[in-house]
Amino acid sequence: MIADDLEPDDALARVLAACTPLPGERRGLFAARGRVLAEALHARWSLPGADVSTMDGWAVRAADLSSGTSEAALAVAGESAAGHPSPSHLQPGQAARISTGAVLPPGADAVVAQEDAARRGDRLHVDLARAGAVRPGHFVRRAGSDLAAGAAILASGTALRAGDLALAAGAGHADVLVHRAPRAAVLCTGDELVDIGCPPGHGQVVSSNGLMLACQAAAAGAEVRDLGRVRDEPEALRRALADAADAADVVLVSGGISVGDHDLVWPTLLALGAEPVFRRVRLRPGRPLAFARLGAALVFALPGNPASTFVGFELFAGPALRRLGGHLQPELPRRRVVLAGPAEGAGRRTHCVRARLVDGRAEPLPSQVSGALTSLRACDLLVLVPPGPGLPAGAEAWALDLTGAGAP
Ligand SMILES: Nc1nc2c(c(=O)[nH]1)N[C@H]1C(S)=C(S)[C@@H](COP(=O)(O)OP(=O)(O)OC[C@H]3O[C@@H](n4cnc5c(N)ncnc54)[C@H](O)[C@@H]3O)O[C@H]1N2
Ligand code: MOO
Repeated sequence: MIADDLEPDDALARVLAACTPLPGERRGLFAARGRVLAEALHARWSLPGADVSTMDGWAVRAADLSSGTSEAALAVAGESAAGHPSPSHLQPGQAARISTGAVLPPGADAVVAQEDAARRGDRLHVDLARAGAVRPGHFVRRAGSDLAAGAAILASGTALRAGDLALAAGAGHADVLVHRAPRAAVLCTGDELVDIGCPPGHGQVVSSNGLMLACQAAAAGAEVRDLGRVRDEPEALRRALADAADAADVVLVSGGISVGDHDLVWPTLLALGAEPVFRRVRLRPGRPLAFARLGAALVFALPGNPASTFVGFELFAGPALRRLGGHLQPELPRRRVVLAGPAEGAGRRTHCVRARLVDGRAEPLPSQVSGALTSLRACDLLVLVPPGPGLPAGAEAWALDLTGAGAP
């Protein structure tokens, strides 16, 4: 028997149980950003590769500057510039010009900053009072101090960000094995819908859900195909759903999932041979939210009210897309919040109250009507108000945080 009227956590568990991370593919580093590593990476060489200077100044032998006097004079001998290491051995009593990042010449073991020395002809006068104690390693970044060759740098399952990719590049990788991005197809149903940019006639509405879902799915790491809208007509819907399921890993359908005479999505999915997983969730907004497998695709039938579509995506479809993309923690982060205003309850359902984050507190948006687009304006948090009468201002609650990587 198909599950019905599930608690949101139970529904999410069933969604995630249906998702297996997609296979790996090799991508160049820029193309791998946002993707999840499907292999562990190790450093191909040590970083830095040699002892290098951290300052523009003079490579020296520390032993030459340990006399206890206030000034020392050294003979200027050669230069080591970044990309042009000096081949000659630094002899006792000598100093070589060196730039930041350049390799210390053989024989040198410390660097005196330019500000702490003055060159006069071929002599370098080091102001030891200013430079302080110059010991071996002074202003030197040792070979391998950042990373030893062979060291683990990034674990499998890492969602790759700019710094991670820079590390991979610096440590010798030009491409990496990452999980394939899930393909998401977005389909809006409803005879009342008109395309974006078209003024709606009497009884019509602009199909804003398709755009919203496409943005949300892209933010969850999907490659998105917006299939536009389809009329509440059985054959058209049957073809559109079958084509969407052939072309995508995840099909996001908006509207037509309630129980009205023109709500055809569920019977059409069943007629197509979809395997139902659940039909409804104890959630407001978003109760008539259904989940099924159709062929190799996972289908989320989201209720058409804009807030219901939005919330249904964030609670269930977003985590599914992230799990398919290989994320180890696909759920939105949860945080404990203090309410800046009262939050209404939704009877036996969890009320997903849309809220803004203001001075660290959750301020419920003025409208919580599921058909109101304004209930989504500047939404930072989905506050999970437990079944019951609601919560007063000042109460604590759990909230799903939309401000991070998962934010649309
Ligand atoms: N007898 C019952 N009626 C309803 C129930 C119920 O339990 N028993 N549940 C209600 C709840 S809760 C919701 S939510 C809605 C869901 O209905 P549908 O998924 O069938 O959505 P539609 O009827 O197609 O549309 C609802 C609403 O949303 C607007 N919409 C639809 N698609 C879009 C779009 N692409 N862009 C923007 N807006 C869209 C549509 O015009 C309607 O106003 O069912 C209740 N009814
Ligand atoms: O549960 Mo419906 O999604 O409130 O409007």
